[in-house]
Amino acid sequence: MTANQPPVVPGSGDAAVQAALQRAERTRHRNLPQFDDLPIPADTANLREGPNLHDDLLALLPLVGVWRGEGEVVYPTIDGPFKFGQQITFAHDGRPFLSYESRAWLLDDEGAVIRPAAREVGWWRPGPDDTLEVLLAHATGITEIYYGAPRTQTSWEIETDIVTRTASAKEVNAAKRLYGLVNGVDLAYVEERAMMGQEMQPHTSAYLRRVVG
Ligand code: HEM
Repeated sequence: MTANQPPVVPGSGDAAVQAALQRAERTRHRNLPQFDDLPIPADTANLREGPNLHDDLLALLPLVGVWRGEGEVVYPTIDGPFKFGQQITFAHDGRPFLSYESRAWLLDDEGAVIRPAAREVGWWRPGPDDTLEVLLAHATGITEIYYGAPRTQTSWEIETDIVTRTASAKEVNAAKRLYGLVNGVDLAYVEERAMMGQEMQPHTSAYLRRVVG
């Protein structure tokens, strides 16, 4: 710490912000793996590199990056709660949408990896009047179209309009997600789902820290 930084009180919001600033020193030069021979702009998850962020994405700007952390999964039809690890990537190629990818893995009580879990990919598309369109495709045979909006400058809420599923997929009917920055720097979300004949209720939540950007 340099002389002109304020003292950090352990366990306080200040401490969290200071810790995040120190992490930022490690993440600010990192980006997604890049091909050096792609004839079009590559995806960047680091706002300091690659094409400029499209003006239409300003409301989503804080999300751009790669985030990694831990969460908890629950549902009345399954055992648990279980802990999981997760990495989420929000990237852009200069056009007015974000590419999105999430990978998750189940963890035991000691934090050791049990096995890979949910994967989803998609697109976050800002619409007119602060609306948000989100398309997700899940490896389990489910696709979803969400609509939503920013709730504040650092939180975003989306809810499914349509869920479709392949013949072999489990019954999933609807979902809602709330993403938000915590202490202005970390990314947390909660997700509720209506599936397997159940009412809308929590399935996953996680707290993620920036690892790129
Ligand atoms: C971080 C993301 C997620 C994690 C870690 C996760 C984890 C789990 C776990 C551990 C189970 C119990 C069965 C098993 O061991 O596989 C489960 C069940 C299930 N999850 Fe998730 N899940 C995630 C996201 C999702 C999403 C995005 C959907 C829907 C698109 C979904 C739909 C389901 C369904 C339908 C079941 C089956 C429930 C049942 O058989 O009664 N999950 N999930």
